[in-house]
Amino acid sequence: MSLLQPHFRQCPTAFTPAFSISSNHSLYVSVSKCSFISCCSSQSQTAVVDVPIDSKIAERDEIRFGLPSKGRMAADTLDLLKDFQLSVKQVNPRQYVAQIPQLSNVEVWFQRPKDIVRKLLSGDLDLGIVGLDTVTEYGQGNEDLIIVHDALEYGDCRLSLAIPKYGIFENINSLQELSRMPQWTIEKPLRVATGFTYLGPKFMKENGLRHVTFSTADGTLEAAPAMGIAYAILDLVSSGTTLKENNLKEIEGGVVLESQLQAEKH
Ligand SMILES: Nc1ncnc2c1ncn2[C@@H]1O[C@H](COP(=O)(O)OP(=O)(O)OP(=O)(O)O)[C@@H](O)[C@H]1O
Ligand SMILES: O=P(O)(O)OC[C@H]1O[C@H](OP(=O)(O)OP(=O)(O)O)[C@H](O)[C@@H]1O
Repeated sequence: MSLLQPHFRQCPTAFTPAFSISSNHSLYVSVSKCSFISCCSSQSQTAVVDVPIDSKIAERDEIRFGLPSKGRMAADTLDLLKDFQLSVKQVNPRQYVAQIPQLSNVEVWFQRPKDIVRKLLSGDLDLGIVGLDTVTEYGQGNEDLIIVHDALEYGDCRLSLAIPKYGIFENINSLQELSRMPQWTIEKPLRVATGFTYLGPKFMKENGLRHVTFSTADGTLEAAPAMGIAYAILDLVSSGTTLKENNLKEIEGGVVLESQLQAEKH
């Protein structure tokens, strides 16, 4: 069985790239109307520019594929593509454009994960690989973003609500128990620190938590409860070590999204 079956076809209105990879991993990429993201796993208000993009795509012959330029996923993403005989040829690490010799009409652009999503939305990229957390936060439910498949088997993590193990939270172990605490009122809401300023409020609303406010930071969110900035945090958890070291715990019903979650839309 061939590991890789690249095929790119042109439709009258726009490029419709598709390729599929099969083996133990499976990555299937297809782009119809607009943009595609593939997720490995699972941040901040963002002005996502959502403009009609079919015309922009039609102006280009090449297919632009966005890959993480740095961070946790960067090296693993290149390794994954290598496993499928797709070697990404980058002249030097400070040049953000690269080629995949096996796919002559694909142009690779290295970008920060959140910028990959923004550029898919604006039509400046056609395909991308980012974490599900990033596409869900920055995609904000935009229907033109097509999420195709999990099974990339790396970047495992979950977006999860966590509270202190101590004090008023000592006996609180579920979202339901948290929501029923009499402490949360309009005057004194549950304060949550998160980088996920789209998903955070959405999740709380969907789960009936009414008196909640959010504060945001770029990192080290686990420090917020001990610093008195927030009661709870909503952040990515992988091994759980950072929560543990900061005396925090996850609670039942507090997972917003998980690695390997499948989302597909045609
Ligand atoms: N322990 C973890 N913490 C954060 N992200 C993780 C973790 N494990 C896996 N991931 C995945 O790796 C992706 C990239 O993480 P990384 O911190 O490199 O992202 P980033 O988008 O460059 O973040 P930032 O721009 O805030 O530095 C995340 O979006 C997530 O899907
Ligand atoms: O469950 P763990 O394996 O401990 O991983 C989770 C931690 O890793 C990430 O932080 P990162 O290392 O990116 O640092 P930051 O907090 O400064 O963003 C994430 O925001 C958590 O804090």
